[in-house]
Amino acid sequence: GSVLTHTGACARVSSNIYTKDLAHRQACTMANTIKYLGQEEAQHIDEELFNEYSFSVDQLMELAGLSCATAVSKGYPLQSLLKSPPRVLVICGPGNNGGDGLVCARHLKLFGYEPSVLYPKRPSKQLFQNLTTQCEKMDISFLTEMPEADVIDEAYNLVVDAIFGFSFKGAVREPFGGILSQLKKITVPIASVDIPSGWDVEKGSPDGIQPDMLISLTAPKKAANHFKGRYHFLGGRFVPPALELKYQLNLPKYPGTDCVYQLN
Ligand SMILES: NC(=O)C1=CN([C@@H]2O[C@H](COP(=O)(O)OP(=O)(O)OC[C@H]3O[C@@H](n4cnc5c(N)ncnc54)[C@H](OP(=O)(O)O)[C@@H]3O)[C@@H](O)[C@H]2O)[C@@H](O)CC1
Ligand SMILES: [K+]
Repeated sequence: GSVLTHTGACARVSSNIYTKDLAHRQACTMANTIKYLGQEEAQHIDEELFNEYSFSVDQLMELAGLSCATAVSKGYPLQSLLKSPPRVLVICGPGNNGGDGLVCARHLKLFGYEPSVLYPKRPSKQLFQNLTTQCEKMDISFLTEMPEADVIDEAYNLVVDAIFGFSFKGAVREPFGGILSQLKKITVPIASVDIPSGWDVEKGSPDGIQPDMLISLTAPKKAANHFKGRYHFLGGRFVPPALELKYQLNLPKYPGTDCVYQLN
């Protein structure tokens, strides 16, 4: 699929099993274009969800991580994987994007995948300790170091990139520089949570990793305009209508009870 640009950014709401051309044309009228968020706007919405709408981080992270695991299972169904056992490498960063990754790993395990987690920089907050314990108690293994690219290609079916989200800024600091350079060399697909890690949140990064799947949470960030992979999903079906209206997010209607929406 592709991303069309009208006066503003517009995700092509088509090539989805639920929509046809007519729906696409309707969705691409200005009234229905999904907003692509700048970095500050994404952070404002995040703060508002917690401070004004009284959600806890745990709640939204659970729904975000579940969305990611669901999108992975739609793009890379168990029966389609070339390597058995169905191993998936989940790489988690030091912020909430990494927390989404831990939740995603737990749900992937429940869905029948065999996730392993690399979590090199662990914050001391109770939330992240709890998410780590939950994974350990579900027999999800934690790697002690980043495997080389050829080892990843040999052992894993795909990599979930939960390293950095919308708060990423500046030059990448270690150990993540080394991790991202291995990810640039792998041939198995990368599924990026919210933003392809290392990309400028608004401008993207032509020399960065090139994920095959992007799961945009709440609403896509401007960097998603530069996404060239096969699958773009929207997840995080937790936005109250009043908040959606205030920020004019123009989110598509999620099908039925699904927690993800395929944008292209
Ligand atoms: N409301 C929502 O939409 C929801 C959002 N959610 C999720 O939260 C994500 C945003 O999380 P976030 O704000 O915690 O920050 P995130 O992007 O994970 O990374 C920050 C960390 O990275 C680090 N770091 C930064 N720059 C760096 C660099 N150059 N090089 C190296 N390190 C660098 C920085 O570390 P430090 O500055 O401490 O060294 C900090 O610890 C969002 O994308 C979505 O996935 C959901 O969970 C729930 C609902
Ligand atoms: K990411």
